Amino acid sequence: MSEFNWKRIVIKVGSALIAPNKSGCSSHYLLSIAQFIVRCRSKGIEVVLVSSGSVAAGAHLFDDIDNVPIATKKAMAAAGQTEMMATWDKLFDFPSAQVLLTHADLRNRDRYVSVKETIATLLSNGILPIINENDTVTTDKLKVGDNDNLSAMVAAAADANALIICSDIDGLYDKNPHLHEDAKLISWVSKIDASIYSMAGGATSSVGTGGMRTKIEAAEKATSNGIDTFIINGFTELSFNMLLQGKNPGTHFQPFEQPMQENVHWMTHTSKAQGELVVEGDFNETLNEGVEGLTADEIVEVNGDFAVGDTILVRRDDGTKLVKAEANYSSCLLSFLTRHSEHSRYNEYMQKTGPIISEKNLAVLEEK
Ligand SMILES: Nc1ncnc2c1ncn2[C@@H]1O[C@H](COP(=O)(O)OP(=O)(O)O)[C@@H](O)[C@H]1O
Ligand SMILES: N[C@@H](CCC(=O)OP(=O)(O)O)C(=O)O
Repeated sequence: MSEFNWKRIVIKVGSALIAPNKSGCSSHYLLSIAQFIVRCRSKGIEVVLVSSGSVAAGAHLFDDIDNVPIATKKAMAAAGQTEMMATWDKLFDFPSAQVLLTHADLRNRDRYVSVKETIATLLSNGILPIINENDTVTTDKLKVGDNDNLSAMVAAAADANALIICSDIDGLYDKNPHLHEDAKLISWVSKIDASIYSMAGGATSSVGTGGMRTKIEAAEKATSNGIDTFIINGFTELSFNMLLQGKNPGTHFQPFEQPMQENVHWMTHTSKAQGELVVEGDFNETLNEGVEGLTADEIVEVNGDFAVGDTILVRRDDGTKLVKAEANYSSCLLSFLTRHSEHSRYNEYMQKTGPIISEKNLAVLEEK
């Protein structure tokens, strides 16, 4: 088999590889990952690293380790992040850069483009970006929540050809092998559907977040962007040697032959809806006229608290998701206008101000 023809890859490393047993960082498993990164770079493949492990690395500095409140986890992340970066840095003789992100940095288009540019600039200067979620400042509303999904968003932002998720297990099995002795490894996934999701269970180690489900979500995001995705066992050097020979050491998810357009992919998989409009009528016909077709009298509900420029979901009242788009009106103003849609002066106002949703990064979901 010939080598993979990659120009740029993202490698995601789980907590168990960095800080096994929550007793501080260890370079034991990182050596072969670092060697792989060095060999990729020497072949001209640019590498972005998404590294978990700040919470697990910082835990040993605290009195209580298990079942701690969120504030303590955030403090662990702050303390562990420096130790984690220092551990990686020792393994490379080229510079690395810390990039800490929250979902708020990715779901806003301008901030997302800024992150894209920073990653591209680091890479063109030979610097290894090491990315993690900024756990210390996140809240439920602001976070991605797991580094599997974060790594897929980063792979899209970095225009990567491949996403390699290094875990504590050989890949995706048809059921959790820690719980079922007869579980079988799935080496090739051509399409991610409900049957693939049904195989995934949660994390069973004390340091992992999300288990297999978030890895499949990440694979779905990445493959729809045309990115080759692998889940591999990061504990063993063999995985990396196989990848360098163009062989699959774990589970390989087939990328879409026709990836989504970049901004539509961002809207579908990275941006998160801050609110929603419930509409009635034939939305298919409505959109035939373009976004101008959506008028206030078709909106039966405005849900959530969103501002101009936030992403919103347009759906039917039976739950069918129609489109994700940028709101051109705040939820507050839109609620008022839809309640008064029979008044011609408000309709005139809306005609002057422009369509309810923007067509800039619009993503059509299940059906129009
Ligand atoms: N179908 C499955 N195949 C493989 N692992 C599974 C499956 N379902 C659940 N798991 C669990 O997911 C774990 C890997 O996820 P996680 O602990 O979050 O690791 P990481 O820290 O690498 O992200 C495995 O060790 C296993 O316990
Ligand atoms: N951002 C967190 C990692 C969250 C996470 O997804 O962990 P993992 O499942 O081990 O990849 C940290 O650095 O501890």
